[in-house]
Amino acid sequence: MSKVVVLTGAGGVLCSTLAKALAEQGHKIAVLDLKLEAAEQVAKEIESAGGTAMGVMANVLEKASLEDAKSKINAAYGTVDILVNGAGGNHPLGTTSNPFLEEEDLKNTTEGFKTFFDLDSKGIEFVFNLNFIGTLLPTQVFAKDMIGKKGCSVLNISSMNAFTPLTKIPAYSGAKAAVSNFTQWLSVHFSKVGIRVNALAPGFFLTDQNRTLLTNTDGSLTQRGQQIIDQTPMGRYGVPEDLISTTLYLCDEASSFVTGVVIPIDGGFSAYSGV
Ligand SMILES: NC(=O)c1ccc[n+]([C@@H]2O[C@H](COP(=O)([O-])OP(=O)(O)OC[C@H]3O[C@@H](n4cnc5c(N)ncnc54)[C@H](O)[C@@H]3O)[C@@H](O)[C@H]2O)c1
Ligand SMILES: O=C(O)[C@@H](O)[C@@H](O)[C@H](O)[C@H](O)CO
Repeated sequence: MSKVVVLTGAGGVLCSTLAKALAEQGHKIAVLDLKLEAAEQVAKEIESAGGTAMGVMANVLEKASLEDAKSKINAAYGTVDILVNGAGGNHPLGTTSNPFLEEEDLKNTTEGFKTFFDLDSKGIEFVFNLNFIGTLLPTQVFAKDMIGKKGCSVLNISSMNAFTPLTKIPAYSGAKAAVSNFTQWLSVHFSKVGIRVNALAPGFFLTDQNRTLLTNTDGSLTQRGQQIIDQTPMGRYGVPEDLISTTLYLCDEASSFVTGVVIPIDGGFSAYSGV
């Protein structure tokens, strides 16, 4: 059955792939992004492939902007059935320079060098808000449409760092832990109104939000990038297509008794102790 699917951050690498895969199922797709041009481009590609899609500008941190997007979607396609909360990511402002604090770090005067003590609360706030509030607000706006309908669900995007924090990125780790926790909380809260709530926990996929952590300017892997490959039993980064089948499953009636789960898609990263 054709559904109305809203994906936030769908101008980006991972969720544009998910938007296209959901379009291939015959669903009507609302491609939301802060960058209108990116959203419109993805919608155009879906339409050229024979699907139905509209690109809409929406800031996941502003309720008014989301309400405005919702009016456009409702007018074009009717009420929403599925929400994929894809907008999110890390930011250098919530990142320490080194994985471990050493005493001499406190004397390091190199421009831009940041220890835990230098982290700016504004940077931490930005990352927390983008990932957590940016999941909560769109759910408040779009899940209202789902009440009283059958086959509706919300899919959040968590991360590896929600299970065990990754070095250097306390804000992003904490924010994604909050997303996983919220997924469980909301699945219980919505259980009586028939809205399922689940999450993907992707492993490591090379995209814009982590490019500077994983690759040097010449495209070679950073030490951290190599360490990730070494800690991934399957020995590679994920490609966006790795996320498709789990997304289709969680957004489909095939998973009608599945709610509150966070599924790792990580080549074994979260199962591996490194020994
Ligand atoms: N790439 C990975 O390895 C990885 C791993 C685990 C989880 N994730 C998560 O997957 C999701 C998709 O990220 P991606 O890797 O495709 O990154 P991406 O940077 O390619 O895409 C993110 C998109 O979100 C949009 N966006 C940013 N702020 C926004 C806002 N305020 N309102 C609306 N849209 C906004 C950006 O414009 C961008 O198009 C994110 O939640 C990210 O945290 C990524
Ligand atoms: O090295 C890192 O911290 C990054 O690559 C992460 O942002 C990563 O992409 C994921 O979020 C982990 O699941």
